[in-house]
Amino acid sequence: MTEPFRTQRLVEFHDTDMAGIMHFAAFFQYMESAEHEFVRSLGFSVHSQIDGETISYPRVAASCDYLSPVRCEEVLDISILVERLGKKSITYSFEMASNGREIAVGKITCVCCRVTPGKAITSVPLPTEVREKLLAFVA
Ligand SMILES: CC(C)(COP(=O)(O)OP(=O)(O)OC[C@H]1O[C@@H](n2cnc3c(N)ncnc32)[C@H](O)[C@@H]1OP(=O)(O)O)[C@@H](O)C(=O)NCCC(=O)NCCSC(=O)c1cc(O)c2ccccc2c1O
Repeated sequence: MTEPFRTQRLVEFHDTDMAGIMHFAAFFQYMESAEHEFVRSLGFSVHSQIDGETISYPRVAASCDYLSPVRCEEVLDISILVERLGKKSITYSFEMASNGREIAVGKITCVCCRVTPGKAITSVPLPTEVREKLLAFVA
């Protein structure tokens, strides 16, 4: 079984709603920040220069299912796997838990793109070095 990348986030007060539970939209920011941390842990960045080109990873799809509420100052354990490693896209899956309780599951798909000032962003194949590092995390 593939071992996921694991990290944690403290649920911040400003991410909770009047019911005292984490707001649904905040989950997307926690997933995004955890994904960026994951990518940094592999030695690359979601926005980098490769062979003289600026390579970035805009998102084309994002979803989250909410299974149990989580409250301010609880610790969220976040596990990330690569659900699909395509030619140009990466679909990450996220499992979020707190004290062993399942909180939410999410998915984000991003596409490898060349960003050139003044031009439309263009999808390009994932760089080989990025693909090779992500292979170890394919579910
Ligand atoms: C991104 C696009 C330019 C891609 O358009 P294109 O026509 O080239 O795409 P294709 O149809 O050829 O597909 C390429 C590739 O993507 C897969 N795919 C496309 N759509 C989906 C989908 N809805 N769900 C799943 N997968 C999809 C498709 O299967 C192909 O995969 P392969 O692996 O098989 O090759 C164009 O779509 C575009 O411009 N979209 C708008 C992007 C956008 O504005 N997104 C919202 C904001 S982005 C954002 O918030 C953001 C967050 C971050 O954390 C970032 C971090 C770092 C850098 C940037 C970030 C960022 O922008």
